[in-house]
Amino acid sequence: MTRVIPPQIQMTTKDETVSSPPQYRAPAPTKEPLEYADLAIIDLSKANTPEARAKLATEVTQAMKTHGFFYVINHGYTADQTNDIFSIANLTFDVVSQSEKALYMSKSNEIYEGYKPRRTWLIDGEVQDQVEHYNMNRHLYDRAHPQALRPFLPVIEDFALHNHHNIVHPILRLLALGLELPEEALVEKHNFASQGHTSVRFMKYHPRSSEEELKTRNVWLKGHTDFGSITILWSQPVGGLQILSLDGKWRWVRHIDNALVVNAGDALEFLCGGYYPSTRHRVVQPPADQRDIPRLGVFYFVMPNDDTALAPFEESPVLQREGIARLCNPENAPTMEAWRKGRTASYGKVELKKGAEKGVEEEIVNGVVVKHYN
Ligand SMILES: O=C(O)CCC(=O)C(=O)O
Ligand SMILES: [Fe+2]
Repeated sequence: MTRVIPPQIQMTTKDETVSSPPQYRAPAPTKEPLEYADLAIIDLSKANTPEARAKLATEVTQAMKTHGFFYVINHGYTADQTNDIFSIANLTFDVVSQSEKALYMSKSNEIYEGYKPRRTWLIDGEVQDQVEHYNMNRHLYDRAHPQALRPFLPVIEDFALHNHHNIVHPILRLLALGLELPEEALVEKHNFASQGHTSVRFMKYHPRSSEEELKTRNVWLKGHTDFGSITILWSQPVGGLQILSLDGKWRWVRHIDNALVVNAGDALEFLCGGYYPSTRHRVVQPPADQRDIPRLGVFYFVMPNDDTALAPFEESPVLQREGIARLCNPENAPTMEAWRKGRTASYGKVELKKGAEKGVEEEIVNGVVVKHYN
């Protein structure tokens, strides 16, 4: 990988070109027999004619209504490009010193920006998380980044643009078709250039002590829904992600090389009147043969433009036929900005109340009940 450094980051290095990041070697997939969710695989390379998109839209709608999760393959990034991104993600945690990390931590509890150190979320009782993350708004150059990352900002920017235009927009078109809306109905609410917090996030889960495992019953990240519209999870081999199926059982998500795992979040549920429910998932301790390995994740968390009112598309013929599940009165619909700030500020920080359903805890954000699943 040899890239010319654009002018805005030349002050960070004297070199004219950058070399590859230290290569991250992905661990071997688990061999443990696990109960996996049977998720549809959507071939995005087929989405180039109206007929093919209509067919894919049916597949995506079906997947969203059954599991709320699906895989995407042929998304346009080669295995080498994907590995470069994981390599950059890894150096974000392993090469940057603790003191430099402290300089790039979020200054506000309403926003994920920069580093989130370990032990900031309550998992169960007094046990806190062992997850580090580094969140980057897609407008990468609006903020400063640690020295070790700077040579690779052009690669990360290409990654954000690729996710946005070549993966997220095509998926949003299929979701709009599923509601019999104009193809651009959701795309228009997800501009790359607009104000908003669609972000690239790197995450590293560190193995925990047996005492922490015992106290949390192996839960690393409590059952939750994501608060944006969709999440693009770049599949990686260390198991742990589980989804709550319609029959009430948690099932594992299998790794597929260079595939994406896509799920719906709250904002999509709001906009689509419950037709695509935001999906419940969690992270648990990896299977026995992967227990000592840190778990590295790469994500593109997608949210509508900040000024979008999270109210349903009343004009959708599908919603008119099937009915709209409202999370709040249309006149009280939160904007995306209010929703993401409210959810971020309370996540892992407020005391949850016991909910009506078994194993469910609740909190209220912007007048709407948010559920957490154990
Ligand atoms: O690490 C994973 O596989 C999922 C993480 C997740 O659900 C989240 O960060 O919202
Ligand atoms: Fe999530």
